Amino acid sequence: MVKENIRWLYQAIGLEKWLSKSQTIEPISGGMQEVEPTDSILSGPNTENENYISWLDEHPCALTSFHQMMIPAKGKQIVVFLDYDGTLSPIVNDPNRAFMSDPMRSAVHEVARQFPTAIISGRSRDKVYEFVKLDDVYYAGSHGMDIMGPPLLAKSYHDKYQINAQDEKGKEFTIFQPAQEYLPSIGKMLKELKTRTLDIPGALVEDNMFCISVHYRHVLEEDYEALEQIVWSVLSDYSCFHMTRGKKVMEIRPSIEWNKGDALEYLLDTLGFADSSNVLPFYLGDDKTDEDAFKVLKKRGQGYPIVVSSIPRETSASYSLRDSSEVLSFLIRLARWGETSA
Ligand SMILES: O=P(O)(O)OC[C@H]1O[C@H](O[C@H]2O[C@H](CO)[C@@H](O)[C@H](O)[C@H]2O)[C@H](O)[C@@H](O)[C@@H]1O
Repeated sequence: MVKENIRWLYQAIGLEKWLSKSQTIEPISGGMQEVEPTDSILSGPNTENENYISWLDEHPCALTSFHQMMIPAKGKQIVVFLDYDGTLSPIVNDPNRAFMSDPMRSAVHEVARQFPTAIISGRSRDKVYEFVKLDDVYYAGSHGMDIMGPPLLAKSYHDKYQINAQDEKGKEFTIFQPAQEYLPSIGKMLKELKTRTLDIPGALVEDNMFCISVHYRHVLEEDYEALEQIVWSVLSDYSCFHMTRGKKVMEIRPSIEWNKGDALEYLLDTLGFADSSNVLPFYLGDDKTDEDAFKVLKKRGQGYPIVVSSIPRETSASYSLRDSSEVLSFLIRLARWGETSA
């Protein structure tokens, strides 16, 4: 069955594409959007390719390096962490239509059959689940501030923010929400932002439960400043919040010391790998907020931080993949490795 699924996936993407340089899944809403770098761009337009190739020396392609990467994996417990937007789905015009392709869903499912797998996203946890629709992965929404993780044997981790729950099928899990007390303020900010941005054509305010995204992908350049002023003005009434930036988006977040890196640690701990030297975590992500998770892996001296980027950029990741199409190829390989090496 697994082999059949994997064969189907191979056919779906075409095995020969694995090593090709530029692969894209056509987004639902039209042509592939230009991906805005969230860190410094290291290249000028004429030297783009050359710079990308030399950047690859520092951040080798995880597909071409796959065999080498898997040598230390023998006998270790692999745990897979995945970002959603820009990683499992390509960046598209409309945030509500950032759908995951069926081959990607199957690949994530196959990976999750082999290894504990979690998706850590800036979206609300419910929204990510709506896109992914897989029950065998853990979900962390709101940049890690809303985690649905494994059931805990002992109530140990920040007790106050944690509850044990069951889904309709009786499956047990734990919900961890370290920013609970910020919810009333987030509700008010959301209303204010929605009302005050009504006059800015193209502005979109997205409710991500513990965070708010203010999108400007469709806002005229001449309105950028006005939109940003509104965000700063709303923020000025809420001292416990701050703004970070992503791809054509301003994100408002509670100022607590908790990010995607902490969510990764939380999930490793609750999966039973707190101090384990026997675990090999993979983290795949494309955005600035994923850097927090890359840094955690670097600090632990464990596993593989893999940045998804088609341009050279500053990153703490050790390996790279160009786009979500290469992510798909990588996940297929990883699942196959898990199946044959277990
Ligand atoms: O942590 P992630 O899963 O990567 O989520 C980060 C943000 O992703 C979404 O916005 C981005 O993707 C959209 C769809 O491709 C695109 O239209 C937008 O310009 C990007 O910024 C999501 O809508 C945000 O809420 C997430 O915080």
